[in-house]
Amino acid sequence: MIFSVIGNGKTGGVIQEVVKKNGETLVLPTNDLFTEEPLAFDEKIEGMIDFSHPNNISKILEYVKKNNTAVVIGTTGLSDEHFKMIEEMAHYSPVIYSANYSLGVILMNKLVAEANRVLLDWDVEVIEKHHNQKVDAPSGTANLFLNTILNDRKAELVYGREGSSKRVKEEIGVHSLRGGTLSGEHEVCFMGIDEVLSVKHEAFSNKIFAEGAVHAATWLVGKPNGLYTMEDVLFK
Ligand SMILES: NC(=O)C1=CN([C@@H]2O[C@H](COP(=O)(O)OP(=O)(O)OC[C@H]3O[C@@H](n4cnc5c(N)ncnc54)[C@H](OP(=O)(O)O)[C@@H]3O)[C@@H](O)[C@H]2O)C=CC1
Ligand SMILES: O=C(O)C1=N[C@H](C(=O)O)C[C@H](O)C1
Repeated sequence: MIFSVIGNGKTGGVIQEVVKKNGETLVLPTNDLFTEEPLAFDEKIEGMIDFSHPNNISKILEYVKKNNTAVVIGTTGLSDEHFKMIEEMAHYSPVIYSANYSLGVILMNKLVAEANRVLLDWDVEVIEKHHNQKVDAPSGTANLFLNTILNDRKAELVYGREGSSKRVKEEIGVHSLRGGTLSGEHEVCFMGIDEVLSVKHEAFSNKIFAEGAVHAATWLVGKPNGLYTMEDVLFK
């Protein structure tokens, strides 16, 4: 298969290595991603994998409209407008968006959904920790867990906490720590009377995201147009 990776950073670089290691062809964009120029490739791309910056989503949409390329997107920090663009992309090609491509996190999301349904009376808070180069907070994965929790309970999100008032029942605290080279840690704490249930995932390198994304791209090429999830890739 012929893949292109958008993003040459910490994760994009590892994805490029995994594509090559798997014996697939890797083609990179010929233009500078920072320019307003549309994406350009010398060969027909079958799968595009994006781990870069939200600014590139509109360029990927324009490319997909013309070329119907399968797209795997891992970039986080996206706005509602970006998510609308991703939905539009799915009219032209098969698309996967996931804030996290590790098996452990996708399974954790199912465990969080189940714990939340059973423990609706308990307080819940989310803690995420990442390296000091990360630009978006809270992480995309924290937002994934929050959306899962908010599917079954009504709550206000409180980002960090300070001041002199008690926690109210209908709130979820969200806490983002940044430092060092941490690849990513997520913990969802359900706190009841005299007991706590914590569901936690720790990533020790970016390889897990890279391998998950390349696996997703290989799965996606040839699928009918539409928006897919990592749950579709791993569990269906
Ligand atoms: N879904 C998942 O499983 C995962 C998602 N991510 C997400 O992937 C993204 C990239 O992460 P990571 O590799 O750690 O980040 P890096 O900072 O290492 O790399 C970012 C890449 O995006 C490019 N870039 C930066 N700013 C812009 C801009 N304004 N316009 C266009 N391109 C830009 C950089 O170009 P240059 O090299 O020239 O600076 C670089 O290629 C983040 O959103 C991160 O949260 C990360 C890991 C896992
Ligand atoms: O920027 C990162 O590094 C990561 N970003 C993703 C997120 O925002 O959830 C996934 C992973 O935690 C690493």
